[in-house]
Amino acid sequence: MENVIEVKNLVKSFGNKIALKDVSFSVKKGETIGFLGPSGSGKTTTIKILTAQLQPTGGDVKVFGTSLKKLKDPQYMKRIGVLTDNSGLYDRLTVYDNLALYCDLYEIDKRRIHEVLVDVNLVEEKKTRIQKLSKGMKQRVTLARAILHKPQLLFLDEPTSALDPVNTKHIHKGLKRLNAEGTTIFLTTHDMLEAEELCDRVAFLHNGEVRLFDAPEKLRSQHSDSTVSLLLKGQRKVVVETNEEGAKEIYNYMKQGELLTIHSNEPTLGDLFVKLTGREL
Ligand SMILES: Nc1ncnc2c1ncn2[C@@H]1O[C@H](COP(=O)(O)OP(=O)(O)OP(=O)(O)O)[C@@H](O)[C@H]1O
Repeated sequence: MENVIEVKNLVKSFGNKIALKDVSFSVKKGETIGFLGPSGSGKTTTIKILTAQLQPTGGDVKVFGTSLKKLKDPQYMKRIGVLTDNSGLYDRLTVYDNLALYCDLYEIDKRRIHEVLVDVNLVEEKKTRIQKLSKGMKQRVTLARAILHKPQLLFLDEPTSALDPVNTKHIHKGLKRLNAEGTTIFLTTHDMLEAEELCDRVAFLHNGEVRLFDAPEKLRSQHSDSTVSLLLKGQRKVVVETNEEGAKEIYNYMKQGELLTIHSNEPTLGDLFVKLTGREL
């Protein structure tokens, strides 16, 4: 499958500060990739480099098979959507007028505005000025703008950080639909559940390097310990090994009618991150 993003030995320093030490990874067309890491680990810096807003200090970066210099060309930029926290919305204009400006810029039919407002759950705020919106609503307008031109590649820097659970769910649904229609998505998040829900593969960023990069379920099963937890009658909890002895134990509980549930002891992505780095996300 074609690689949409290829990063080899990427380095980025700001003066003496090394933000990215040695980052290598690739993203295939149609994937949703999650970049996970604690505050200051270099997630935003990576997105800014991949969208040609920042120059790398070293390494080789290709997006759509082209170098970052050429990526600034409008023919490539039109294929990319970006959501970062610097929203760049016009405060005094309405939601609709902000999006209409983008339609003019990208030569998009204005009927598309209604579609994206449905996607981000903001149809009723269409005529409201940006300055009157909450932080979460502004974040949703910025997202609407990022997907207005149906980009082939979408970068999202913490897309749901200001949203309540209902809107988060709504946005997740919209992103899944966009991905099913062919958009490759690269997102950063602190939210492990979001990563599990949306991402085909996740990368853990730690000390300026990518430490693990794989499907969430694969990472969890690779790092699970060899035990399962049993819930027995009377709410008794027992942990048994997944070996012959454990199997006998489980069999006995079943025979005696004691066993209520069995759960595998796979770690969550958050547990894995702590195990790997000694740091909470
Ligand atoms: N323009 C800049 N000048 C100097 N240092 C910077 C600059 N931008 C980022 N950094 C530093 O680079 C490191 C990585 O920052 P970055 O914003 O990429 O982290 P992040 O993982 O996105 O964090 P957060 O989750 O808080 O958004 C941090 O130590 C930050 O202080």
